[in-house]
Amino acid sequence: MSQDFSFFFIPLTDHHSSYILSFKLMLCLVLFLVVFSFWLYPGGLAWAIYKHQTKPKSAIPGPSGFPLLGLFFAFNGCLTHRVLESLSKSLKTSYLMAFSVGFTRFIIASNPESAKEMLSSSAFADRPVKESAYELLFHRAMGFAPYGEYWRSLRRISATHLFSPKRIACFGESRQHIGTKMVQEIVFSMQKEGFVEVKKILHVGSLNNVMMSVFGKCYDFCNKNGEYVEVEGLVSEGYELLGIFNWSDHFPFLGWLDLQGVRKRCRELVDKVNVFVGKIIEDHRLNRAKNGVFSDDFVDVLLDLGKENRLSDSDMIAVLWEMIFRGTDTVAILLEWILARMVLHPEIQAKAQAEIDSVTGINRAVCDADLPNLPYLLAIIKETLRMHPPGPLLSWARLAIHDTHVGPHFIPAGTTAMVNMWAITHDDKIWPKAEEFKPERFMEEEHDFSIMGSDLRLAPFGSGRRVCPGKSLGLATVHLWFAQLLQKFQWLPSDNNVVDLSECLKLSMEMKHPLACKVIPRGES
Ligand code: HEM
Repeated sequence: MSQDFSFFFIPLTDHHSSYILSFKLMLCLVLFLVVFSFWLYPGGLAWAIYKHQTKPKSAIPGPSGFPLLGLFFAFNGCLTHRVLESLSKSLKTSYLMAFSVGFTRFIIASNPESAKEMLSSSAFADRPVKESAYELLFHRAMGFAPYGEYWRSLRRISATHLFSPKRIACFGESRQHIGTKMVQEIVFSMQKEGFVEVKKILHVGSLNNVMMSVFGKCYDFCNKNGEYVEVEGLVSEGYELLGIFNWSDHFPFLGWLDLQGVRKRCRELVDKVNVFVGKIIEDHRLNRAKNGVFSDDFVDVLLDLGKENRLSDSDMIAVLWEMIFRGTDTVAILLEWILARMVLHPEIQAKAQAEIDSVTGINRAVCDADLPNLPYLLAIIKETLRMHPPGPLLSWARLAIHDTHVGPHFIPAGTTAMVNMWAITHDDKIWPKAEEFKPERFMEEEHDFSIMGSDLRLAPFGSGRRVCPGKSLGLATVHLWFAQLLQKFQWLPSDNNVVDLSECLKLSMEMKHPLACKVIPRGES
């Protein structure tokens, strides 16, 4: 039996259809105005959503960026620090600038005062955990662990057993040995290629150095296969994954799609890291059970922890893995920048070599004990950290744990806070002739200050509660290897490659075009 539904349909007259059309137009206009007003709010969309908490009068100034995306594209390129610096300069917001990336609220300080206030405040002692960091289990390691008892105990343990002056001194000989191996590798490379690409050599040296103090392991420079290739592959993959700007960190509704395949790759990597590091822990256990022989690397330290601090195996893997990961690239990247500067500034190089010679004489190899007598070399390192900080945005951002203020500005809990250290160290008002490479400035009283985090004019290791715990170890390593490489060689441009100082910000700020140069053993020129 058929039913008659015709009474449901009202025939559309011309009058009705024009009514519907104007209704649709009105709806579009309202939607457009809502999006537009949100978008135009200082700092963009993510800040507009919170505008009920930030009275427009005290709203933090900042660019709107693209509708919905905000400053997404600034983070997709490799010069984010420069883009953010020129924005805050042009908007006169160096004290504090707000911006959005998707639904994430950001603030950035490009000024020592606001940077200090932010980094030293306990309100910013947490880190935003990116999906990749979480998937790689780094929330159980020091760098991303939430601010609290677990994080504090990891800092305590590593401060005592890995980063204390005594421990750093203890590994001095091994550092020197690795430096000598690097010298040999450079000679081989010159003989074979006629030039040297230092990046690879510095990377092997740096990885070996961390592997030695953390796992008690050292790999042969020449025999680059087997386990070394494996660990190198794991570190590189982790570096790439953490450096990727992941859409789903800022557009949570895209999370399940895993558009960039980050989650999948992280899970594959974690499986491999678990096997690799798990085996090293097991080998240590077996060795201790069999021989009762305890080496004094960091694995043994963690295995020896008392009941109250004992870590589960998976936490131990996360902690050990992070150390390898954090300690390798920063040191190698900084040294590559330093050597590039030496090639570009032969007069500075000669002055540094004269300083080394005056301390060691002609024949004695430079060692850890000489470092306090090499202040000009340290000044070169500081000037390189100023001009090419490995973490121009201090690597990993901070997160506001609760509502707080920076100066007069209200900052809601959950805001991601960054410091543009690169902008501060390139500010002519703070650093006269900031674009000039002038290590001498650090020999003058005005700039003779600690770079370990107390003075935000130059704080390449961060500052406050989450300041880099490896800063003294990193600096001692760079100082010694730099002295060894300068003592042995004169550094020159290679015939076919100019030194190109273009930057590329991944997880750290690397040379976009790796340094390829020539060396001549000193005394032979
Ligand atoms: C030239 C060498 C290095 C530089 C420039 C550097 C830079 C940094 C920076 C900027 C931070 C963030 C600090 C902050 O948020 O205030 C950091 C954190 C960290 N660094 Fe380094 N670092 C270096 C070497 C090392 C080494 C050798 C290790 C370990 C072997 C290490 C381990 C860590 C860890 C674990 C954190 C996280 C600390 C936390 O969140 O509590 N770093 N580093």
